[in-house]
Amino acid sequence: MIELKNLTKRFQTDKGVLTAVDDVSLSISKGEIFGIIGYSGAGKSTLIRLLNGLEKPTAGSVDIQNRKISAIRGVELRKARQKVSMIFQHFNLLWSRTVKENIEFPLEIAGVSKTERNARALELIELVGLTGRENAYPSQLSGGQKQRVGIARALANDPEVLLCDEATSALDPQTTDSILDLLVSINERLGLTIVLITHEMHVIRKICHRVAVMEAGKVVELGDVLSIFQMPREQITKRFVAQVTEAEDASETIRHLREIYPAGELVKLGFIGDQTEQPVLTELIRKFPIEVNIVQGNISRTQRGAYGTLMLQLKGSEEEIRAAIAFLEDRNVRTEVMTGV
Ligand SMILES: Nc1ncnc2c1ncn2[C@@H]1O[C@H](COP(=O)(O)OP(=O)(O)OP(=O)(O)O)[C@@H](O)[C@H]1O
Repeated sequence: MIELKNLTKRFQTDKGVLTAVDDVSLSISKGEIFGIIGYSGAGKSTLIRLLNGLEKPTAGSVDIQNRKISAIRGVELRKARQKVSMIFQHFNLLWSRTVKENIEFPLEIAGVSKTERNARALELIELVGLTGRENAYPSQLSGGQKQRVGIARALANDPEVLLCDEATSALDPQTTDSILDLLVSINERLGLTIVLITHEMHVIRKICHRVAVMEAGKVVELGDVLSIFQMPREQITKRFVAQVTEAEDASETIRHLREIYPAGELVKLGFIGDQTEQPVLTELIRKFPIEVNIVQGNISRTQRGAYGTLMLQLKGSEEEIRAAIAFLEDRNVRTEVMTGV
């Protein structure tokens, strides 16, 4: 659906040539929620501007539904851009227009009749949960409500792709959650492809199917959200994952746990996807004459299933403990004996 090939964007600056996007190739499937994460300056905004044709690449190409966004201009580009809409961190609403008028605005530009505009706007207002607020002005709305208007406006022309530029960064955590839930429900109900850029890993964890990590203009890691969270490869990805993971692996924490649970072994189990629902622990306890204590654990949900860790204290003979660990590994549960050194 979206195909980026060797996409590169360079800017001429006072300090010389700056490569904001550096040879990025990736494809995004229809109906996917694809996240792009990176720190400030990584090139995310430039990439998203290349996606909607606001910037032309220095090299490489952007294809959306077989239309070469990177090559078309004028009327053709304007038409294509109606199918690629966007929501913004600061909402970009028209302050002198009501909720309904804001949502009608792109329809006006597209030359839709007044009766049709009215019907479409009311339908969208209901979809984003703003019924009753049709005639309010943006200044009378909360941040979350403003973003709902932004979403409704973005959906007005039935886009194929919704680009989200740090769409929840200005919102509190609870409002962020409700906006992300709305995006997931729109993705599921309308089959809309969503590409979002963010610097917050919890946004990726909550709604994305796949994620690309950007650093200095390059995509340095790309994968399914579950596997990226379970097994990040690159240092920068590990740092992002650590944003949303308890500091349970810190050697201090382990040493502290060792003091509380001095006997036997402390073993960390890593679960992923369906495994979180399997009765592995029941089997473990039934099969081996060892004592199993739950020390700590957490399970996180993603759009691709759950993942999590569980720290156990296993007490018994060395041999039985070793056999128990082998059994877990045999069931594809990742295990790690925590030594804390
Ligand atoms: N029009 C431009 N002219 C010159 N340099 C630019 C231009 N646009 C972006 N840059 C530079 O390109 C690099 C990438 O910027 P970009 O805004 O894409 O990063 P980002 O990951 O979106 O960061 P942020 O979240 O801070 O916007 C930065 O070094 C930025 O200064």
